[in-house]
Amino acid sequence: MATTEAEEAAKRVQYPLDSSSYKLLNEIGAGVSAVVYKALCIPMNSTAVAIKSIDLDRSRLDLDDVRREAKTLSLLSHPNILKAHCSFTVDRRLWVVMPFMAAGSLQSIISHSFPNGLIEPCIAVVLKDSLNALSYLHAQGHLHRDIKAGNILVDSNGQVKLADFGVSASIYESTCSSLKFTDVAGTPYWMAPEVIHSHTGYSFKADIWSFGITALELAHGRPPLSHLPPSKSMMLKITKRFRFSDFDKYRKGNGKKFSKAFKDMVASCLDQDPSKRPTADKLLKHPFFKNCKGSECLVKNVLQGLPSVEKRYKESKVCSVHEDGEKGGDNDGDGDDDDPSVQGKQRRISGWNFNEEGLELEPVFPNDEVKEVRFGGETVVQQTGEHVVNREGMLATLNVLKGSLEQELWQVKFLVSTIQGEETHHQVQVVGGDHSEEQEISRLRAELENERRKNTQLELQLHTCKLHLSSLSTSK
Ligand SMILES: Nc1ncnc2c1ncn2[C@@H]1O[C@H](COP(=O)(O)OP(=O)(O)OP(=O)(O)O)[C@@H](O)[C@H]1O
Repeated sequence: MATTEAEEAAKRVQYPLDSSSYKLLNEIGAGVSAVVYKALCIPMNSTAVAIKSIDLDRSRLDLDDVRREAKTLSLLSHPNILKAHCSFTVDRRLWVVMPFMAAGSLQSIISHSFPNGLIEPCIAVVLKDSLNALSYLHAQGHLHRDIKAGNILVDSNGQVKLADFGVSASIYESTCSSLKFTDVAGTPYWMAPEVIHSHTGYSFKADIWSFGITALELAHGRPPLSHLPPSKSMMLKITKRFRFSDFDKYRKGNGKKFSKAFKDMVASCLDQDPSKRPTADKLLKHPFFKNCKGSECLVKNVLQGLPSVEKRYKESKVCSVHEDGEKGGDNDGDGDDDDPSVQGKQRRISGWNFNEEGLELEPVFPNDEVKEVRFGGETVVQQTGEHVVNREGMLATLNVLKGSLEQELWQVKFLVSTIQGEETHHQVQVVGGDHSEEQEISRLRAELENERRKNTQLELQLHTCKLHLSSLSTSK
């Protein structure tokens, strides 16, 4: 029987809202702008809790949004949704106090003990529980917007809960019309195409795409393209400059076999067209979830013998320190940006197709011809078809270049006229005849000649630049 809001509130125990009531034990995880601790709540019989401490200066979260979201989420209640006990600020940090989920996130489990992914029956348990949470969330008008294994937590008894509503949003509070969002939220590898190209707007189906990517993550041990850095530059790479060599690295896979039902279920989530992706409710009825086992499957095959979340986190930190030491100073993580041997392999990608056979995403390359143009010392990818790559960006760069060339031209002209003026002045003086002055005059003449040559070159460059601009504007 469903409990009423009042009954729920009465059952809820109020956790203390001051940091001194909590004893921090160990770090158990860290995200982009947060650290997660295992802690004890002293006034509550030292109950174990997890505290996510978010650095508000580094986070994209706005405190008012967090408060509003926390209020809305406090009204949600579902066995597969992890609800925070409370949250409060400590200096410039937001502390979110949550139930401690002893096995940590699926991401921390697979990265430590299942680098090639989980077995299919366990994937089904995790996905079905997460889908139950998602279906409830969507029915309440909420988008999660950050579905991934790192946000699916497991308790010691195999209970699965969807967590981290940091970027979640209520469709009813959206200021956008037609129940669509346009802000880019979430984590790049899991983001739906319509979220990346956010001008088209996105809605519930963006969560379904991320759910499909999470299924691949649980199956392969990592999401597609995770060998690329998760930054904006990665977004550029996957949409415009993804390399064949990188794709080949990813294609190798791990030789695991998956059922037809699983591949079909994932394929339906990863349809390029959001309207063709199933709703969470419909997905729950997919044959893949028909004979799904219970949490005991996770206890037996995943949790048994698994080191504690704090131990796993400690080990992962040691490993990453070693790896960083070995890698050296590579800025974006892929290490070969400046390698001329790979520059020729760059090609733009217009979308992604799910390859059911290989259980992976495959890039879709546009048919039209792509040519590389060298301009201002940079290689610009130019396309002859209808989707010209980042035309606005290129026009902006050319305009800046044109501006700076005009300025330089003006400076050279000024210099030339100044020197010409000095030359006349010197000619007047030379009447008296002085050897050192003659030398000075020929030096100035040489300088003047030099500046004239430069001037001609700049005028030529400016002319080329103008031609480029007008050809781009007319083709637009
Ligand atoms: N309530 C919890 N109980 C137990 N472990 C937790 C809990 N919350 C988080 N963790 C652990 O801390 C790790 C980091 O959590 P966090 O939510 O900061 O990471 P993330 O979701 O991977 O990163 P981000 O949200 O910044 O993208 C998780 O992977 C998980 O192992």
